[in-house]
Amino acid sequence: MMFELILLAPVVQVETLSDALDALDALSVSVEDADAHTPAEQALFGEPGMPPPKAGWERSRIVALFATEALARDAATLLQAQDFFAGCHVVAIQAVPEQDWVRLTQSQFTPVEITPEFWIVPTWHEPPAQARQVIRLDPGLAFGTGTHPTTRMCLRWIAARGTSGQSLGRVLDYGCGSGILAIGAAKFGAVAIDAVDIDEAAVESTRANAQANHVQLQTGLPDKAVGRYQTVLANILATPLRVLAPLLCAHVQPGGNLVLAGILERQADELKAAYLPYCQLQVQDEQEGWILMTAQF
Ligand SMILES: C[S@@+](CC[C@H](N)C(=O)[O-])C[C@H]1O[C@@H](n2cnc3c(N)ncnc32)[C@H](O)[C@@H]1O
Repeated sequence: MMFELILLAPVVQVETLSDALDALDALSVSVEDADAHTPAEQALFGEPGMPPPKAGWERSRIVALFATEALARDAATLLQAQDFFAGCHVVAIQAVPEQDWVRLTQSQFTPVEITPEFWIVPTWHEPPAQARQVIRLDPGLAFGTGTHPTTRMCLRWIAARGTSGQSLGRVLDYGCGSGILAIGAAKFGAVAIDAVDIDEAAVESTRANAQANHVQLQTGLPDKAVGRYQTVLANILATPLRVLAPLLCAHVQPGGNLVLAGILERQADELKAAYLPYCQLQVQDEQEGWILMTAQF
């Protein structure tokens, strides 16, 4: 049985308290917004390229995990005697029931249905009986486990194209993350696939996932994208997609398709306008407030 010490602290004290808890043998320290799920909740992240709305929460809840109750109590007593603890409070010291953490984490990632025949399946699960196409993928550092609606819509587009007898041809996956779209394209008959990302970790992850799925991809940084492609897929976000408009459109061959995701419903018009010099984007799909936009060249 482990014990957690729960503290409330103003944002200016969080770093000092976290360092002190580390020094007092806390096994882990996590910090969350004490006002989460209330009207006072604050977002900490902005869109990429935009500054975050705030550097920290007004009131933070700090949870430190200790191996024994005595260690948790000693840490609380020591902290309460420090000057920097002014304005902070000990909320509770409580037992944490034993968990099988690996099993708990794994149970949160179950197979994801893209279509009744096409599934994303973690390696610790058997594929569902009706699955005809399967991507094996475990959660990792790079974005793209199939659980996000933007990824699912792109995969659904790929599957629809692949099963309708229309060739995906040469494919570019721009902003490949885990490589899930590129791997999906390979499963649905794409002939030559380039998967690129500005993040080296994503490139590495794509390489490993392609190997695990026995598919051939060329992967690398964005300068690996060369020439024109029948299919260009980019699931990024509206702001970078606007900036990338000329570059992405220059990679689509005549008669080819551009498929964009990472766009919110209310951003449809600004994306249409940004791409108008090159093509006519249409809303092709919608899931949970996100849209998929496509254009034929
Ligand atoms: C939302 S993830 C999508 C991952 C995957 N393609 C999917 O559909 O799940 C966006 C990826 O785009 C990459 N990215 C962001 N800006 C980029 C840019 N300007 N050029 C290339 N890649 C970019 C990020 O590093 C990230 O891996």
